[in-house]
Amino acid sequence: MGNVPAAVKHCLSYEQLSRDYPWLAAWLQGEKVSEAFVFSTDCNNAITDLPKFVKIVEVGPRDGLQNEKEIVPTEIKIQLIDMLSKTGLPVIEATSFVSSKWVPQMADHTNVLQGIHRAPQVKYPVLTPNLRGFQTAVAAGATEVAVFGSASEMFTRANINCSIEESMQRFEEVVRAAQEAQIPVRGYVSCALGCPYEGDIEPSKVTKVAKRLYSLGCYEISLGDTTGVGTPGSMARLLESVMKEVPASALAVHCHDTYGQALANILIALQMGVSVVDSSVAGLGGCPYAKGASGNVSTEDVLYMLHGLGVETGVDLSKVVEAGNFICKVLDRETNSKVARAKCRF
Ligand SMILES: CC(C)(COP(=O)([O-])OP(=O)([O-])OC[C@H]1O[C@@H](n2cnc3c(N)ncnc32)[C@H](O)[C@@H]1OP(=O)([O-])[O-])[C@@H](O)C(=O)NCCC(=O)NCCSC(=O)C[C@@](C)(O)CC(=O)[O-]
Repeated sequence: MGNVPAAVKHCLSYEQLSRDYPWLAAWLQGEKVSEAFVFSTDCNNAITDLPKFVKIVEVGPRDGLQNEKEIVPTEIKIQLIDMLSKTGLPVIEATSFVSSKWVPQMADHTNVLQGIHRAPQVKYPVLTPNLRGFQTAVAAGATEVAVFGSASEMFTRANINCSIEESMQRFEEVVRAAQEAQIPVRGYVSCALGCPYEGDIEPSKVTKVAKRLYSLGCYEISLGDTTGVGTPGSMARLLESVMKEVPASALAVHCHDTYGQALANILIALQMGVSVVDSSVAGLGGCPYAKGASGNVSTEDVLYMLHGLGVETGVDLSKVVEAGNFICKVLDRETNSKVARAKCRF
């Protein structure tokens, strides 16, 4: 990085850069930079301030497939999860116990959960929007569940047919029942960086919902950029706000890649102390109640970036590429993962 200042000054107005990026100005002048936005280097020119290990939560079999118009056969879903179970992934979100009238693709939840070969080191959470979903999930053998709220009133109505307040009452029932059964509950906050109905969402609204879910007893709060509109700037502002109420160690980021910002958003989140990342094999996905939203960031691309940064995940990238190739072949489509595409060519 030694010759960067000269190159930077040569290419762009130094004054402009200093205005836009105060941390860069401070760094160029050798000052101590605010910890939240440090872009520091070690002697190998590697980016530091990153977690040593990142837990990847694979959401492809649920978030990835839920939006597919053609029903994917149950045995294909099972085969996909079984392939993913052999990659080293620690968490695979398997299905959701929602109304089959609302999301027909997930109607086979019980058969999927009972058909997979569970690897002992892998967790298989499922979505449960209410007590009924929770009870059916437990009867089907679920050992971890997730409730999914949103920071947007309109999205909550469109997605789970109730207000934010009503959703919290439902989640409270789920968490209470889960605690009695010693089942861990994860919490999602959708529309954390924007809503398809309400547009921009204030970080304070997201913080309020995240705090509520955390106080209810959710062990981890996943902040969902449902429509993929976020940028590293809005992600940093969001995390700065949420981290005042929920510790970084209990946060995850769940980025859709609609605007191609997902990896950049993840990187800034990692630099701010987040060490759990949701992603979807082959970049499958989209939410049925967020029109235009593209798939999640692909697991392959996240792994490639993390491993390139020297961050451990315990996941075998080539095996995830294989699983992605398998499901893309079944769906008769090209992968959304740039890394998987590159591997095909070279
Ligand atoms: C939440 C409900 C169930 C409320 O649905 P509702 O219609 O408001 O509920 P209801 O209590 O009035 O019940 C209506 C019918 O659903 C049944 N029902 C009631 N509960 C259940 C259940 N658990 N499982 C199965 N059936 C259920 C209930 O028995 C009844 O059946 P009917 O009498 O009409 O035959 C509904 O709105 C629903 O299923 N919504 C689907 C939401 C969904 O799956 N969205 C996609 C996932 S969220 C997401 O993708 C975002 C995320 C997490 O990925 C993060 C991100 O990307 O940002």
